[in-house]
Amino acid sequence: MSTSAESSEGPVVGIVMGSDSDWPVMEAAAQALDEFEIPYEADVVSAHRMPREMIAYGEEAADRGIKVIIAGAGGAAHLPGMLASVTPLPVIGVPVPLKHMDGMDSLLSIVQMPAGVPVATVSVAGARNAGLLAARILGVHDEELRGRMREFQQELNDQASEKGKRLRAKTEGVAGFGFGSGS
Ligand SMILES: Nc1c(C(=O)O)ncn1[C@@H]1O[C@H](COP(=O)(O)O)[C@@H](O)[C@H]1O
Repeated sequence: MSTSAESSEGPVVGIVMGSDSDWPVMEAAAQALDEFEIPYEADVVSAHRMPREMIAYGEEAADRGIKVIIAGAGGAAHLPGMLASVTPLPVIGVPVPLKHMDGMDSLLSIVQMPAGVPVATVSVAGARNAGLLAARILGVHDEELRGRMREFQQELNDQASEKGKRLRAKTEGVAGFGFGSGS
C-alpha cells in the first residue's frame, strides 16, 4: 500500500478502489487529502475479484488506525457497500463512470443501500468531494484541521465572489446583487 509521502504518521484514511483503472478518478480524493496534510493509503481491493481480501481489509481497517474509508468503483459497484457491512467506520462511496456507461449504474449501485448499512455517496466521479468530506469527518475531533477547513471555505467564497465580479463586468447594465463588490 502506498502512503502519503508528506506525513510520518500512519494513514488515517483508506482510499480503495475496484481496479487501478479507477485511479484517474480516485486520485482527486488523494489530492484533497494532501492539501489538508492528512495521511492516507491507497490500493485496489475488489469485492468481486478479491472477496476474502476485501472482507479482511474492511474488518481490520479500524484496528489499524484508519478512521474513514473512501471506496470507489465502477459498474456493479459493490465495494463501498460491502466494506460498510464489515466495518464500523464511515464509508464514502465514489461512483466511477466507465467507458460504456455514464456512471449512473455505479451511482445507483452505491447509493441504494439497505437501511442499517449507510454509505455516504458523492456524485459520479466526485472523488475530490469524498476527500473533503473525509477531512470534515476527521475535523470533528481536530480543531486545527477544522480551522484549515474554514480557511478553505473562505478561499472558495473569495473565488466565487471573484466570479460574480467577472460576470458583472461582462454584463454591464444588467442588474446584479453585487455580492463581493465591497472587497
Ligand atoms: N465495481 C467493481 C468491483 C467491486 O465492486 O468489487 N471490483 C471491480 N469493479 C470495477 O470494475 C471496473 C472495471 O475494472 P477493470 O478496469 O479492472 O476491468 C472498475 O471501475 C472497477 O471499480
